[in-house]
Amino acid sequence: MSSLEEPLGLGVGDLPRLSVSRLGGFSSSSSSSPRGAARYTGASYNGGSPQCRRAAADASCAAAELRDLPRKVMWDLPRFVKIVEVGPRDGLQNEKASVPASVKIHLIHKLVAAGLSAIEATSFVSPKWVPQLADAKEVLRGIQQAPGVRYPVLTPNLRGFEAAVAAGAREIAVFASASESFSRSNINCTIEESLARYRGVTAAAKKHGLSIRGYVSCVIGCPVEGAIHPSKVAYVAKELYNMGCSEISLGDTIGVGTPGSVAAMLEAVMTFVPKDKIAVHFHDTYGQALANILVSLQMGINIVDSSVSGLGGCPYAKGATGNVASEDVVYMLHGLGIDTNVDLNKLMEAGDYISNHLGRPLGSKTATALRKLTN
Ligand SMILES: CC(C)(COP(=O)([O-])OP(=O)([O-])OC[C@H]1O[C@@H](n2cnc3c(N)ncnc32)[C@H](O)[C@@H]1OP(=O)([O-])[O-])[C@@H](O)C(=O)NCCC(=O)NCCSC(=O)C[C@@](C)(O)CC(=O)[O-]
Repeated sequence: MSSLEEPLGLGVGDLPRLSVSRLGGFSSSSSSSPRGAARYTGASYNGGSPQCRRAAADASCAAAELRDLPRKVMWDLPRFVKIVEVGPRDGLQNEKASVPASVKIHLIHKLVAAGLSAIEATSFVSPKWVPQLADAKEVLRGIQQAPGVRYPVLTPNLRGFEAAVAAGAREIAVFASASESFSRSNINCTIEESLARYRGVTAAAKKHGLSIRGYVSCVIGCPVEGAIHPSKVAYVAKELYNMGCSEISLGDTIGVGTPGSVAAMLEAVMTFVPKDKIAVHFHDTYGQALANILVSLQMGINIVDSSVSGLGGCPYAKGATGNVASEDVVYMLHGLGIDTNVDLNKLMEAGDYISNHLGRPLGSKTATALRKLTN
């Protein structure tokens, strides 16, 4: 029995599902329901399938209906969401103190043990630009790569690509920006120059049979230029997709997006990139990340980037806070009845490990709340 089971008499895996039973109560009193409830009972939730209505007394059928309820309320949520854990790279690239390679490797192993199947391990960038990841080769070589797990690494140019391949990379990521100013401050070139450079990198990756992830940063706003028009994001996403990136991650680098601006941006990108190839990557600067993820799921996205214990921030995006915490994302997804294959308890252990090492409080609200129940 997990120690988390004691306070509420529930297993940690059951805790998010509390929200489902609350929704069940909500659905049983439709006359007093708020307007949203009338909408789902009338339009999309029709009181259950004929089989289930006939077997109203059948408790297991009722339980299945309840499990499916969040998906019906929220319109077509996916059944499974793949989480791309970016803590070891995006999370640690901005740390003031350098984190030893052995700690990074141990963190990655813990994240794999928690069930994550895609973990961004490090970056083969210039150590002058990001000294915190100067140990990229040591980290990638030190990981015991588990079967079925992806370990993408960032490569800004052919030099980084060659170093990554030599260290055993099987997946690389190229990173462009939708903002001209951010492109210059992050990778010291224009957007077009970066795309030309990445055409060379992606061609080389294809020759080696490597998978390629593409990032677009500043998809909502830029620290210098302010709001970024969705058409600019769509253009860069289209170029990356056309050069062979199998997944395009859309980064709200400074965390200014809201569900409204995110929906407009996604709609523009979806004109050129199939929705099952799009990942969303939110920083939580304004506390909007979970709401932004939810609207993305409603629009058909099923890949979400997040960072254990909310580590993160970009050294070239002043004021940007950490990525949305993986624990909070998993808690929300499980509460919606969406599978992730991630064990929340083990994920929190990885969060404890890195937070203890950094000497800072947990950056996940879920982990903070659940730890309070047991400590
Ligand atoms: C792109 C460059 C290299 C251009 O840097 P540069 O200064 O324009 O180019 P350079 O060719 O003159 O190189 C500068 C120095 O770095 C060396 N160098 C050059 N390339 C490499 C390499 N691959 N590996 C190791 N060393 C390298 C090169 O040899 C030289 O060393 P020197 O001759 O002066 O001794 C540089 O600007 C850079 O490394 N930038 C990376 C910045 C970065 O990693 N930022 C954070 C990641 S992006 C992000 O956080 C957003 C994202 C993806 O998370 C999404 C989101 O949150 O929204």
